[in-house]
Amino acid sequence: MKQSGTYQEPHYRYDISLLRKTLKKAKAAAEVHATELYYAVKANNEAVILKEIQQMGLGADCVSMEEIERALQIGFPAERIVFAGSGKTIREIDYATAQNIAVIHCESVEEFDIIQEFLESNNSTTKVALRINPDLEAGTHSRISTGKKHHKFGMPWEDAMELISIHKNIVGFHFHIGSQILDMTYFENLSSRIAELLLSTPLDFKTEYLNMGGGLGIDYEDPIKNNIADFEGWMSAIRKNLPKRTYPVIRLEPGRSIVGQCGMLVGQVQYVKHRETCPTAILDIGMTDLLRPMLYGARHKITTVIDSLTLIPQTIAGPSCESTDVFGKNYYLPELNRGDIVRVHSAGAYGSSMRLGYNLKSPIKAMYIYSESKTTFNANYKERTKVAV
Ligand SMILES: Cc1ncc(COP(=O)(O)O)c(C=O)c1O
Ligand SMILES: N[C@@H](CCCC[NH3+])C(=O)O
Repeated sequence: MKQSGTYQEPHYRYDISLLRKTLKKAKAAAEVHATELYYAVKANNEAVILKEIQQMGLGADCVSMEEIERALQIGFPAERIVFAGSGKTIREIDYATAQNIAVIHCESVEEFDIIQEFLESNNSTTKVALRINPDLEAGTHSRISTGKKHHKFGMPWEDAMELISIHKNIVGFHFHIGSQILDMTYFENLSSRIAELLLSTPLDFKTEYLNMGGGLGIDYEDPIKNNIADFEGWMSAIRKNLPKRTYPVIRLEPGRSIVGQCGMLVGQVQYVKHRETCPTAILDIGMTDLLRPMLYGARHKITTVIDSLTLIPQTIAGPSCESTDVFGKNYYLPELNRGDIVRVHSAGAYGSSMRLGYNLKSPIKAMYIYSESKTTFNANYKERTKVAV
C-alpha cells in the first residue's frame, strides 16, 4: 500500500469579494466622516490586492522605496502616496521626493534636514508632515504599540513646534499609536490629545494635513461571523474630540482592517506526533508564511474541512527548524491525520508581507477567489485531501 498520498501545495487564499465588501464599508464610513483613506501597503503588498484597493480610490501609505515603486506600478498616482518610516535612507528620500509623492512623514529634526536637502535638489512638490509621538497607550499587545514616549517612533511635540517656527513647508502632523486596537476609547484619547496639542500651534500656522494613522483591529476569534471591521465606530471615535470646523478633512491609513479577513493560509498536515500531553500536527505551513503567532503569540482561528463532532485538543506546528514554529496549543479540532487540509484564518494582513526566507523556503503562492460558496469550497478541498492508496 502506498503511504505517501497526494500533496496539495500550500497557499494564501484571498476572497476578493470580501475584500471588495470591506472596501465599500470603509469608503462609506470615510465619506460620512470626511476622511481620506491611505491603505498601509505593509499589511499586504500582493499586486492583485493592491489593484483592488487602488481601483476603489484609496491612496497608499508606504514605508520603503520598494513599496512606493510597487504603488506607482499598480497605478496609485504620486499625489496619493505618502511615505512614512523611522529609518528612511537618503536613497529612499531622494527617490520619494523625485517622484513628487504627496507627503513625507518626518520623524525627527535630523531627518527633517535631510528631507529638506532633497526637496531642494529635486525641486520637489512633496510636502512634509511631522510624526508626533503623543505618549499614549493603545490598549493592544505591547509589541505592536507605537505611541508611548519610549517607543522609537515620532518626535516630541516640542521638536515639532521648533521646526514649524523655522520652516514654512510643513503642512501638518501624523500620529499612530499602535495596531490591532479594538477598544475605541484609545482612539478617543488620541483625538483629545491631538485637539489639545493643536491648540498650542502658533497663530499663523494652519494645520492643513492631519493624519491619525491606522490601527483598527479585527476579530481574530470569530473571523467568520465578524468578517468586517468596525470602520464606523473607529472613525466616530477618532473624530470625537477634534474641533470639526477647524479640521474638515482628516487622513487615516488602515492596513489590517482592510485586508486581514479576506486572506487565509491553507496547508496540509504532513505528520502527527502522538505526544503524551497532546497530539502535535506538523503542517507544511508555518512561521515562514505567517510569523504573527511566533512573533507576538498571536492566536489565529484554525479550522479543517473534516466532518466530525468529536473535537480533541491538538498542537498545530510548522515545519521550520525552530521550536517556536508553532501556531498554538489546545486547538480543539477533529482528530487530524496525514493529508488533512488545515485553514489558518485572518491571514490577509501581515501574512505574506512578513514572510521569511528561512531554511530557503520558497514563497508560497496566492490564489484569488472571486466568488465561491462555502459548500463548493469544502467540497473542493475534500476532493484534494483524499489520500491515494
Ligand atoms: C505608521 C503606521 N500607519 C499605519 C499602520 C497600519 O496599521 P494597521 O494595520 O493596524 O491598520 C501602521 C502599522 O501599525 C503604522 O505603523
Ligand atoms: N506586523 C504586526 C503589526 C505591526 C504593524 C505595523 N506597525 C502584526 O502582525 O500584527
